[in-house]
Amino acid sequence: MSSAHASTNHSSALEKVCIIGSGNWGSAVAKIVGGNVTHHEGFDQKVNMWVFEEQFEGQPLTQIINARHENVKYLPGIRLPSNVHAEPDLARAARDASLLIFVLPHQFIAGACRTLKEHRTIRPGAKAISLVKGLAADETSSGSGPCLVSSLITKSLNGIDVSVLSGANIANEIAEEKFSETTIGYRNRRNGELFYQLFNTPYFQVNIVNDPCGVELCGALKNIVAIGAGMVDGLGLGENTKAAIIRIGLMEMMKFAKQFDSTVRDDTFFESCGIADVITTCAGGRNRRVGEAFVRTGKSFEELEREMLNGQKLQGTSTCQDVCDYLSQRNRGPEFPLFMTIHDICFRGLAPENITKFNRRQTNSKI
Ligand SMILES: NC(=O)C1=CN([C@@H]2O[C@H](COP(=O)(O)OP(=O)(O)OC[C@H]3O[C@@H](n4cnc5c(N)ncnc54)[C@H](O)[C@@H]3O)[C@@H](O)[C@H]2O)C=CC1
Ligand SMILES: O=C(CO)COP(=O)(O)O
Repeated sequence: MSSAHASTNHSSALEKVCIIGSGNWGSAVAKIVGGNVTHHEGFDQKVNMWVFEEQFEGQPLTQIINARHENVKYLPGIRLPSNVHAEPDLARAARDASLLIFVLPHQFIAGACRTLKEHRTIRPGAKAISLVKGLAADETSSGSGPCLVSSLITKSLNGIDVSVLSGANIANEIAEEKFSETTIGYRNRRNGELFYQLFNTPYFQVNIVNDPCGVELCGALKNIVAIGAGMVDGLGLGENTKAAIIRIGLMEMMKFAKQFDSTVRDDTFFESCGIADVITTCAGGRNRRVGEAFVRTGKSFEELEREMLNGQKLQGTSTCQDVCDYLSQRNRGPEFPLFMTIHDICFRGLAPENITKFNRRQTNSKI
């Protein structure tokens, strides 16, 4: 038995779900998953949700969630199913879990994996799915640079199989049961189908594809494009310019993804995780909003995140930094002029007006 998966008591044949994260998306997902475990056979009906504990109006957030069945800080106004239990101790939340849903800002994944590994409470043969849109730092290999969050989870938890879920999924809209689609990328088809059962609803339609790296990279990279779209809005350049940024951004996403992992497939970019997510995030996401405010106010991203997001986290700036460092180290920056321009506006003091002043032809090369 792998040490990471040693367990105290795992006699039940029922799949037991643990949601690792409870932010805006984590809470919306808790509503879906909490409902689906009661509609399908084979699942333990209690769903634990790990909450990074904090005080809200003088009370621990977990106590409020468990008493009111609402995440008053990160998803106010939405009732969570009463079978979702908020738990501040990660090792306890994951005790005997066979299905782990990772839905944390990417910077907190490594820490969560360390705790899970150290406490060894998950069930042998457990499976995971990552809903994280970002890249991780590759701490476990000899090389440096970004790696897929799913790879980090697999390496940290002794080879656990990790599927990914990503799509045009603004959390608040899904929590209000407005129709949307999403994409699950699987390595093991049976696991992909199991997660389909856990997530699919009439208002949240899942498509499963055998391109986990493509699905995951789409989710991470579109946040860079969304910051660029926000800059366009901040400059008041209009919809044609924004469409151009979306198109060029999608091309650079595709080129980067295929260079990063040669298994990535073109058709994945036509799934919800691809073009649809770029459109939705460039219209209504947090990265777009903060990108716009960056141009309008001249404040730093850290300041704007604190002022505008009430504890929610921006994923696009650090992903942009990681991706552009990776490209620069390999002398490939010139092939990605939009990504590099967004990077230089964010981190090098380049004037935002430069968002349209780059050599577009370079984007088209070597796709
Ligand atoms: N919000 C959305 O509409 C969507 C978000 N996503 C992705 O889902 C992932 C999670 O995002 P959200 O649920 O929106 O989170 P969020 O940005 O709303 O909230 C931040 C979360 O981080 C937690 N946190 C703060 N410090 C922490 C620490 N030191 N360790 C662990 N946790 C800590 C907070 O308690 C909070 O739950 C991200 O990768 C995001 O890109 C994906 C689809 C939609
Ligand atoms: O991923 C999202 C929608 O699919 C949300 O994007 P933001 O993190 O920019 O809000």
